[in-house]
Amino acid sequence: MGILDSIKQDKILIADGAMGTLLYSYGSDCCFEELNLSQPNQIYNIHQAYLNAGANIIQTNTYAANYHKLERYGLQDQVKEINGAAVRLARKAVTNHDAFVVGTIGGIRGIKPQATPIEEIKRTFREQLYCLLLEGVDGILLETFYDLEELETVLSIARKETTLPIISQVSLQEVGFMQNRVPISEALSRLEALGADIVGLNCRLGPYHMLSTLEEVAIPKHAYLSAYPNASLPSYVDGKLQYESDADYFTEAALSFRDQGVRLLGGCCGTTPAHIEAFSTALKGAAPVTEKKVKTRERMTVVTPPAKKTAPPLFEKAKKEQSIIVELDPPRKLNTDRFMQGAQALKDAGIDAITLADNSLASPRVCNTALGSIVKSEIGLRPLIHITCRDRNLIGLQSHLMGLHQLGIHDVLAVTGDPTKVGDFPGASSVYDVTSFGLIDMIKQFNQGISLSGKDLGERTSFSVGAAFNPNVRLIDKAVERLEKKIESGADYFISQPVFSEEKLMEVYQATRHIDAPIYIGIMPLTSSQNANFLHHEVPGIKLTKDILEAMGKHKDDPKQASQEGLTIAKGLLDAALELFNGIYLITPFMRYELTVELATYAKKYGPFHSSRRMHNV
Ligand SMILES: Cc1cc2nc3c(=O)[nH]c(=O)nc-3n(C[C@H](O)[C@H](O)[C@H](O)COP(=O)(O)OP(=O)(O)OC[C@H]3O[C@@H](n4cnc5c(N)ncnc54)[C@H](O)[C@@H]3O)c2cc1C
Ligand code: MET
Ligand SMILES: [Zn+2]
Repeated sequence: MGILDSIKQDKILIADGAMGTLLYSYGSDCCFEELNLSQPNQIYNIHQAYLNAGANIIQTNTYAANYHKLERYGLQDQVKEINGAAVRLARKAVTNHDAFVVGTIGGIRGIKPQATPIEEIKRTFREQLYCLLLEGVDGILLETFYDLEELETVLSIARKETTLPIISQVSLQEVGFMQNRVPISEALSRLEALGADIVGLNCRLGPYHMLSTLEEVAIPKHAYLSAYPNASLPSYVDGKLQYESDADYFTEAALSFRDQGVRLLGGCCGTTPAHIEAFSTALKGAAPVTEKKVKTRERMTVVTPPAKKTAPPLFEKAKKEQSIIVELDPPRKLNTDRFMQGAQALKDAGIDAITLADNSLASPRVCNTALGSIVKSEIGLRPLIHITCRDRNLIGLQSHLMGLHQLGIHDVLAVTGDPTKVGDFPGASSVYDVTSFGLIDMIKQFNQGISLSGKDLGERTSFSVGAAFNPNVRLIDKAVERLEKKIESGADYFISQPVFSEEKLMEVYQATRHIDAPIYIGIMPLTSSQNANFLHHEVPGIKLTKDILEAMGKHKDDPKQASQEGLTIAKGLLDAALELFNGIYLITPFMRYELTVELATYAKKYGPFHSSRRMHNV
């Protein structure tokens, strides 16, 4: 008799509980699947404990035994050995029990689905599936899938390869929904339609959230329902994840799962043989439910109000006429007097916005959003806030965007950010949950009133999103390709690294003239001969002309003259830039805002829309 025959006899089957968290709680902190080879007795004993607790179905210790996940431990070439040993251990364990063995395959994709291409998933899945099937299992358990596309793909493969029962389980994002707002009832129906024999939920949340979700799920016509809840929400104690161990709670939960039509009930993270015993005891002789009332979720058609009216975005101005923005970075020290004086002077010079870097060069500075907000309210100057993906994870980035919205700051520059290696804390972690592309996507989704996980934000944000453009590369076409990809992600305009030659300005102009999104072209005054040499020799991609290097070199020992020379050179570049670009991005070196104030004043006076410009050219 197989699993399905057994379930058909009006039975609720009991599955086993956690393997991974149990091993972890015993102190194992390694590749759990490798223990099939090195510690077979430990795995065998866990199987035995679950069987003795009343499990009718146990799963092989193969959750992450695929090429992709074993690679982290250098074990990618042992997929066959590890899966083979796992099946043999589970088989040996059920010898004297009336129980089945299912071969477990866990989902790979997490919060960043695009991080693992579907082709790689197919390859790695097939390999593990064949190993399990060849060794001889009674069914396949596909579990902990956050991404429905991934599960549908692997389920379709498995369905073609075997007639054995397939259990397909997704993980909840929140009550009723998977990641990306896919309703659970829809996900399970789709899995049923693809031929899964048992469909259900496992991991991430405990009985409470799973039961609330199952209230919205009808009993499938051609499949059975399963649930493998976690023991509880986890907590982090003394550097370890811990779960509540109240197995009595599972006794009550068992009957509620039965009432929701569940026919296969097991446990996931944090559960132990005690939890499974609670399930098994509570459901001894219990008849399954075949009909139930399904709660329909009130279909809230979310009508997100249109975004509140804000000042027209900067890039609209740069499309039509000259627009000058100036970078003035937050200080590394707590005193902000000079920064505020600079911001005031730049406002007086008539610039359109001040841009504030986000811990540039990966070193801590006063928070750019705090300073940007002060500049906005106290000086009345528009702040443009850089956001990197280095210092905040997906939670932090979203909370940051919501905060900017509250502050009425709508101009942002989305960059990946310099890695921590380059800064004052090379050992600090660089988060990079997303790169600039993902961040741009996320911000644009916020503008639709939807969070990254697809939740309704109740309001739309009004961000206009700038992106970085680095023209200081050998092949400008490659940089332009990247720029075009950022437009596809939703970038509204670009801000470039500084350019130091008229030839480069012309090259950028020619290579980007087909692009509608405005470019704010970077101009930075040189401050000394050393500064010029550093940029030329040490900053990747930046090359100064021989003339510029010589001109700066002449004033090696006279800082004042060198600074004047730097200004003259910047004005020459500005002349060329103003002929070609509406957007001008002036970069203030070393908080010397007098330099960018002078350049901004110059650009406004002699810009192409000023009548005196022609005279200046003469
Ligand atoms: C206007 C501007 C403002 C900036 N502000 C900040 C700031 O506030 N804080 C900060 O820490 N850094 C800042 N930077 C630095 C910036 O984050 C890095 O220089 C980054 O590598 C380039 O921009 P990005 O972050 O958008 O990278 P992306 O274009 O997102 O590139 C991400 C990754 O791809 C690589 N890459 C970049 N170009 C290419 C290419 N042509 N081909 C192949 N791979 C490529 C990069 O090395 C990087 O690993 C700024 C840069 C600019 C131009
Ligand atoms: N069933 C597997 C285990 O218990 C995977 C749980 S979900 C991460 O180890
Ligand atoms: Zn789990």
